[in-house]
Amino acid sequence: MVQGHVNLNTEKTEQWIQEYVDGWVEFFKKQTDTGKVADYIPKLEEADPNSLGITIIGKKGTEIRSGDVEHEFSIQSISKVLSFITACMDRGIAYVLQRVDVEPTGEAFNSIMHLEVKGHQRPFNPLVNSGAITTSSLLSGNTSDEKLEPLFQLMEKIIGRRPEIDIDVYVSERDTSMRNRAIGYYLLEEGYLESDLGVTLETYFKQCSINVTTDDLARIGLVLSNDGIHPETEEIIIPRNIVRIAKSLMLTCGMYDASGKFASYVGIPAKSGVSGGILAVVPPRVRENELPFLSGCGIGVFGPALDKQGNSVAGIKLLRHIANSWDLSLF
Ligand SMILES: NC(=O)CC[C@H](N)C(=O)O
Repeated sequence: MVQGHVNLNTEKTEQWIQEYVDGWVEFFKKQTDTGKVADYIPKLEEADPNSLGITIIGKKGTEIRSGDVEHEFSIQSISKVLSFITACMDRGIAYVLQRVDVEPTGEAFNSIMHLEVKGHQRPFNPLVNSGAITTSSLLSGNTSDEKLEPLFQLMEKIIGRRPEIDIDVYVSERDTSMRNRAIGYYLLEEGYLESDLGVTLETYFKQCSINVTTDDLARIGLVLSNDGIHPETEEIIIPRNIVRIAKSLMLTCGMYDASGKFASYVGIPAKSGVSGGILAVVPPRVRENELPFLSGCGIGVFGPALDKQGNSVAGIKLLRHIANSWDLSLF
C-alpha cells in the first residue's frame, strides 16, 4: 500500500493527505469483519459494525476527515481520561494518586480478579473500570450531575459545545452492568470510594454515555498534544503536569491489555472505548522532514467492531498504518 509521503512545500499538501487517508480508510473498512460490536451493553449492539471514520486535526490548522465521521457515539472508557483530569484539577494530583495508582494491569478493562489477587493498596490505574469508578467517587459534589459539571465544562471549552448524555445508552448500562456493580461493592468494602456507591456508579455510567464525534475526540487529542493549551485561544485549559500524567497513562494503560502492542506498533498515547472510539494524541516532534503533522495533532477514530480486548479492530489497523507512514511514533 502507498506510504503517504507528501511534499509539504506545495499548496496541494492538504488535498494529497486527504486522498491518502481516504484510500486507507476505504482499505481498512474492509477489515471490520474480523471484529464484533460490543453487546454486553445492549444499546451498543445497534451500531453498524462496518463503520469506520477518522478525524485528524493538526496544530497548524490542517483538518482531515474521512469515512463515517458524522456519527455520534457514546464516549465510554475514553471518558476515564477526562474524569481523571477533572479529579486532578479539582482535588490535586497528589490526592488522586494516593487513591488510584498509575500502573498497567495486564488484565481486561473490567477485571476484578487482579484487585484481590495482587493485594495492591489501591486500584491499579484510572483507565480500568476499578480505577475509573474510584476516580468518579473523588469528583466533588453530592449528586452525579454535580460531580460531572466540571467535566462537562472542560469538554465544552475544548469541543465548543456542551456535550449531551445519550439517555438510552445510560439506562442500558445502568440496568445491565452487574460486573461494574460487583467492582463497586468490592471497592466499597475495601474503603476506596469517597462517595455513596449509588451516586458513584450513576456518575460513572453517565460519563460513559456522553455522546461525541470523531471531531470532538480529535479536538481533545489536540489539546493534550498541545500540553493542555487551546490551540486557537491559547487558554490553558488543563495544567501541563496533569496532561503529562494523563498522556503517560494513555500510553501505558489506554488500550488495556493490548497497551504494550499498541505502544510498540503505533507508539502514541491513545484511549479506546467499547463503542468503538479511539482518542489518539500525537505530541509535537522536533525533527524536520517532509511528513505531515510533526507539529502535533489530535486524532479521533470511530469503528465499532472490536477485538478481544475491546478495542476497535479496524481503528487500530488504521492508526498503525498512519503512524508508520508518517513516522508519528514517539520512539
Ligand atoms: N472499555 C470500555 O469502554 C468500558 C466502558 C463501559 N461503560 C463499561 O464500564 O463496561
